[in-house]
Formats: sequence, C-alpha cells, structure tokens
Amino acid sequence: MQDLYEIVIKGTSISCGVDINDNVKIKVDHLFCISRQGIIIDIIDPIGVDQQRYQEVLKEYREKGKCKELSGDQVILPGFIDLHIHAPQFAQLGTALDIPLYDWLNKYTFPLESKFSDENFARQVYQDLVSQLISNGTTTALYFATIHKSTSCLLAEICEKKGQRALVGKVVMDDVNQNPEYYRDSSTDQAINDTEEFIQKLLAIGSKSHQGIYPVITPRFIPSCTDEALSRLGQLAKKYNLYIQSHCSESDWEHQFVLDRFKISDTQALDSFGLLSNKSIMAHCGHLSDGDMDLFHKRGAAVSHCPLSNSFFGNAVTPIRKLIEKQVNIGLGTDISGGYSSSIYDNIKQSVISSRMLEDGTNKDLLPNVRGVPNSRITLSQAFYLATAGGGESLSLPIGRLEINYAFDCQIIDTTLNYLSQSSYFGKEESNYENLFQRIMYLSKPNNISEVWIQGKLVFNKK
Ligand SMILES: Nc1nc2[nH]cnc2c(=O)[nH]1
Repeated sequence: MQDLYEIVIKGTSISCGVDINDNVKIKVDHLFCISRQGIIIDIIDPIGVDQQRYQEVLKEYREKGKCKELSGDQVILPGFIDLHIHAPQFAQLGTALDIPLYDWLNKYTFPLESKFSDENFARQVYQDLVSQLISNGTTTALYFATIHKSTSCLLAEICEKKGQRALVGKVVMDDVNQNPEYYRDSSTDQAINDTEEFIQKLLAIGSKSHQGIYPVITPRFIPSCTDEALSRLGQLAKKYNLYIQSHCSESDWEHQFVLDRFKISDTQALDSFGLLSNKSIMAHCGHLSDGDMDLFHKRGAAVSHCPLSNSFFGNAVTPIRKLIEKQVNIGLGTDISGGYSSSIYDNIKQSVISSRMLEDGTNKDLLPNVRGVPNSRITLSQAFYLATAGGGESLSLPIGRLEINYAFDCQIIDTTLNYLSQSSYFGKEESNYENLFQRIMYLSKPNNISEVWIQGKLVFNKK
C-alpha cells in the first residue's frame, strides 16, 4: 500500500498570519506532512491533542527513512514569490541605473533584449538567472521574457527543468512610432499570432510540469503597444482565461504619456482593453489615484510592488499602506534589472524603508507636519506577508503559506551563519523567534539559505 505521505519534515517554521496585519506565526518542531503531489496535507503539533499521533507518525516515517529532521539551528520559511522580473535584464543587473526610465530603456535595455533572438545567449543567461533566483529562495517567479517567441519558450522550459514555478510572458511591442526598428514585433498580426502560439506551447509545457508553468499575456506597457494590439491581447486573455502582466503608472513620464494619449489614467486605459482582471498583475503603480486603486480592488487585479526599482525610476514612493487599506492584492517584485538585486529579501527591507521615508518625508526644509504622508509606514511582517501570502493571493494560487492545502514551497534557513541566532546570548526560549524573524529578514545573506523546496521537491541544496 502507498504511504499516506511522501515525506515528513520535522522542524520549526515562521510563516505569516491569516491577515496582513497579524504578527508572524511560529510553529515549533511541528511535523509537515507532504503528499506525492507536493501539497502540505497535515501539520502535526508536538503538544496538545496531537501529541500521540505526533509520536506515531514520527516513528513510522523515521523507520521508512522518509522523515527529514531539521536541527534546532534551522528554520523553515515559505518560499518567496517574485511578481516582477525581466528575465533578459539579468545580464545587466547592477549596472546602468544612471538615467531616467525612458532613456534607460532606449540606451541600455532594448539593445540588450534584442540579443535574445540568439538561443545560445538566451540559454546561458536564463539558466544562470533561474538558478540564482531559486538559491535566493524565490520559488515562484512571474517573468517578462522578450519579443522572441522561441527563447521565451526556452525560459519556460528551463524553469520547468529546474523545478521553479513560473509564469512567463512573450513581450508585445508593436508600435512602430514608439519602439526601435531593431527591437519590435514586425507587425501587430505577427505579435498576436506569436503570442497565441506561445500560449499553446506553454499550456503544453505546463500540463506536464509538476510545479506549474503558466503563459502570461504581456503587453510591455501601453506606450509600446498599438490600440489594436492591446485590444486583441485583452481578447486572447479572455479566450484562454490567462494571467496578464504589464507596467502601470510607473513614473511621471509613463503616467503622463497614457493620460495624453487616452485622456484617462493608465489603470482605466488597461481596463478599457480588457487587461485589468482578477488575473492581472501590474508592476509599480506608484502614481495611481484613489479612483484607480478602487478600480484595482473592484477588478481583483494585483499590484507588484518593486520598491528598489521605484527608488530609481518611480519618481515617487508607492503608497503601499493605502493600497493595503483599500484591500488591493499586492505582492513584491525585484524588477530585475530596474532593481539592482535579484533577492526578495532586499525588496522586503526596501519596502519598509521606502514606506518610512514616505511617512516622514525627505525635505528637511519643510516643517515635520507637512514633510511626509501620515500613516504610510508598513511593518516588517506586513512586508513579509507581501513577499509570501500576498504574492499567492495575487496569483490566486495555493502558495506562500506553510498551511494545510498549500504547496510545500519553502526555504530552509541556517541561523548559525552571519550571527542570525541570538540564542547563545539570550537562551532558546520561544519568545526569541519574533526577534529571529526580524534578524532573518534584515541580516541574512544568500548563504543562510541551505535548501529550497518547490512543490514538495528539493530543488536547491547548498551542500
Ligand atoms: N522598470 C521597467 N519599466 C519598464 N517599462 C517598460 N519597460 C520596462 C522595463 O523593462 N523596466
């Protein structure tokens, strides 16, 4: 007879609470029981009513050699969900952040992305990127590829092989007046036909994958697309019930461009083309009006908050606390390479810092009472929520929480490196886990991540 569980993991987890305003939830030395499909189907507490079952399951799975027991110096965190990555831009990560968005796109980014017609080049960059993201604890990734159909499929295949859950879009840029000749779809028809072929290929890859691979409708942003492409992409999204991603009100320039072209906001324009749905994830959104936020909420659309990138290109701090209060779905994104880091940890930190600067204001020459925007700060556990459960809710997938019926996507943190643990100073009482959580968020380095699991499979092992 088949075992009930494929594997049992014994260890201590830190995961977010039910609500974004709750503190993190700590489960000390629990048994996480994982099905063959990679789903957490049972979590057993060593104390209380489950005590006897705990001992029985522990004994049984130890004997079967199917129990993995973490040490007291290891902690399980949910894997991170990165809701905004430009995969080709990994090749220029950490460079070229010296000029505004429009110039950056034309001077550095479009020339780089145009090279992804070359399959060998694309393979090298995409393999390095996916490996690095996984080792950074990113278990689900929402990617923009490039305009090239075949290497966009290649990115999905690489994710599938490496075991990362991925949502991938072939980028559409068809407006001859807005995109350089060397890097644009050759016509609107071709952009749409390539997108439809790409969707079918990804649906086929996804149907065979263990962890999930999904196609995404990807108009780069309104400035790069014709009205016809935008409306046909909206129709394709509806026909196949697909995810949609784009940029929305990212900078003064982009926000104003759409206002000038349509006399309505970016949010309203995306909506008018059928591109704002409960499967839409829009990057940045730093310049949304209150009405735009209400429309996001009404449609169930999500914001991918990219605080590092926004510090360079956003011209403003995205008011995340206000979006939370308006019950808009929000997750975090690295925005490689508008953000210089491929780590969601760095974006958790920056989201807290940016929100504090928004609240306090930045110009010392103004009086404190007019310097900032009151009630704008978010807490560290709210930022962690965005990186985990918030990402899962944005994608409507059962990911981002270490709870029953969620995928077992996790990162195992070694707290002995980089002085994360304070137990040698203060003892090992449970009350220190809240501090440990904060130190993991603020102080950990990539080498603190010793293992990464996606959909119940070990996909990264530092050893
Ligand atoms: N940050 C960012 N914004 C964009 N807007 C359109 N394209 C891009 C891009 O590649 N990065």
